[in-house]
Amino acid sequence: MNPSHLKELIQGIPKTELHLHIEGSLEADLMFKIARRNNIELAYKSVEDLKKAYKFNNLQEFLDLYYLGAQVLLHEQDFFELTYEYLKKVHQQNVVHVEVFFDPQTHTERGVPFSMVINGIYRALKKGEQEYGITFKLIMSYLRHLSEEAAFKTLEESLPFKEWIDGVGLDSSELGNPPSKFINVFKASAAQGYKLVAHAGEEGPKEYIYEALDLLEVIRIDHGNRCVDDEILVKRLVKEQIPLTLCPLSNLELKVVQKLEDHPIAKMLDKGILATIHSDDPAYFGGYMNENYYETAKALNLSTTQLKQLAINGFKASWLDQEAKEKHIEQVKEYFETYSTTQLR
Ligand code: HPA
Ligand SMILES: [Zn+2]
Repeated sequence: MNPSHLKELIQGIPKTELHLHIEGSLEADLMFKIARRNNIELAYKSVEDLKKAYKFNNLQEFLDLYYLGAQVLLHEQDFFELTYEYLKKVHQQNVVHVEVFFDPQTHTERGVPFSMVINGIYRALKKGEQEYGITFKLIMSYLRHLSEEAAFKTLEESLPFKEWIDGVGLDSSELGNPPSKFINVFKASAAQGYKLVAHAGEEGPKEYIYEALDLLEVIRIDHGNRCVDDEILVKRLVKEQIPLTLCPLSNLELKVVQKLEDHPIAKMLDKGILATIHSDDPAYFGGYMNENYYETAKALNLSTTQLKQLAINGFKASWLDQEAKEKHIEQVKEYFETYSTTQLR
């Protein structure tokens, strides 16, 4: 398929984003705008200067810049704008449902109250739902480079906002911070009714995926690339239909894969894994949902059947209720049917 046809096809697919760190959607120009408003001096002179630093050899190099960027966020309005700008963008890409991560500790550690962070994010999500019809879930992520005790404190702080939070996740520096470090706080989070997910097998080994499943009892794995090292694990993921939320451009930028042609997602689909495509930190990795679909489709020469499967998997893997899932999946199928008949004309 030629590039403009492929782009048009991808644009029209109703999509869901399940792996998105809201702090990672902070575009450089918005970072500068908020920094100016908050009288914060950035270490970079201009947007261009900052963007030149967006070259990473690994996860940690990215995280250092990501945490630095997040320091401009001080007020409810900042979190509102960050989230609303993201929704505006993905609405243009025909994303109809989002499940958004936020990292409370990135802000509470700097003295920004939990309430301020979540009020801004939630208000924007509600506005996006009203204006664009984008439905949403909110996932609070614990920072794994910090202690389990610190995660417990965050869990406590979240409780007044329990109604707004659908799940908890685990992100930040993976190597040396295995899921086993957070067994107790994940148990306590589940007891509060939160759904559980964790980043595992991005840079860390396949053993971290086992730990996330067996010790934390997560229902979805974020990334999970390393499962391909273990046939038994692959079989289990297929049998239990545990979703993997993959982020190809993130993997490329953080050198999890050396080139997109090496990305395992096509093989995962072949094996029957419930693999999905997302953007992770789009402001830093050079692409939102459409760009992730497009670059992956191009590099791996994905068929329309595979693209359809990826879009369906996104809704299957989501936390929408059964009726909403079925409605969206039906729309994906109809879209591809219409597309193939127009192609035949
Ligand atoms: O890709 C990621 N991996 C781990 N932690 C993160 N926090 C934001 N993005 C990421
Ligand atoms: Zn992530």
